[in-house]
Amino acid sequence: MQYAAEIKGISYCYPDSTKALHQVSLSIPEGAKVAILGANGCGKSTLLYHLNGLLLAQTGNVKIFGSEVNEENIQQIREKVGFVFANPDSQLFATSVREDIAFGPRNQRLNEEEVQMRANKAMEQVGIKNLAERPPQNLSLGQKKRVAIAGVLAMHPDILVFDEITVGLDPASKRELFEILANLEQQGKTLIISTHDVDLAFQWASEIVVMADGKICATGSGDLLRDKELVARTALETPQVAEIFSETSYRPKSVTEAKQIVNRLDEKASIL
Ligand SMILES: Nc1ncnc2c1ncn2[C@@H]1O[C@H](COP(=O)(O)OP(=O)(O)OP(=O)(O)O)[C@@H](O)[C@H]1O
Repeated sequence: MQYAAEIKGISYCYPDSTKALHQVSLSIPEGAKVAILGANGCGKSTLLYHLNGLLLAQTGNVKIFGSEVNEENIQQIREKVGFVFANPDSQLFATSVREDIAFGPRNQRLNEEEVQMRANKAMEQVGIKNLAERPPQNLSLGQKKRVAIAGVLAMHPDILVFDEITVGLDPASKRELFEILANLEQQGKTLIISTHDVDLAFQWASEIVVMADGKICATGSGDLLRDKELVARTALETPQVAEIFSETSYRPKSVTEAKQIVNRLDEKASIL
């Protein structure tokens, strides 16, 4: 089986000798929705940076659709793997929002008509057409984040990585972002996020990856987060939907499923 991303035995030590990753291996199937969870400093960003060559493996290797990431193919890898930084200031530099979003497709040497078409479509997707001529540096954090996401969407990557996906977004912007993700999912894209929001990860992800101290402690479905020992050991918390039903035999995956269970119980109680 060819994976969208295959990480084998990578370790990473920063120049100041901080050991951030120890022998990490992870295989991500095409079309998966992966959420990486773990305490501050456990290595989530460092791991994600390896997916598009922002960091190169010091030991082990990273393959994207079967191609090993190295200095020679970084450009091709970055066309396949779009990366949205936790802090959008890290990726916004042009004089206008439109120019910022156009930068990626222009770099792919697409003709100007296609570049503008992609920039317009991406701005429309994230609802920032009204900001097209503004300098990105002057925007609010949430607006900047949308510009950064539009810049990645305009490149048409197969894999999208969102580091600390919801940081700085208000509830409505979060919902809109996850609508965009649902649309990308339907297009068969592989989506990888890091987050501290266990509720979001529980409800959204097809695969959860739990990290601690530069290592992967567990991978699996959202049910992993019902494991109280794992949750306590990795400084996470049980998702609220799981916690509320933890003493029962019900296993709702989402608030919607939980509501359906409560409604059914309510109906039963009113009959009795
Ligand atoms: N540029 C750097 N130089 C030295 N050490 C670094 C650097 N960047 C990160 N680290 C260290 O590497 C380890 C992993 O950091 P990383 O940012 O990957 O964690 P994280 O899980 O993404 O954290 P958070 O949830 O706080 O964003 C930490 O100990 C951190 O201090």
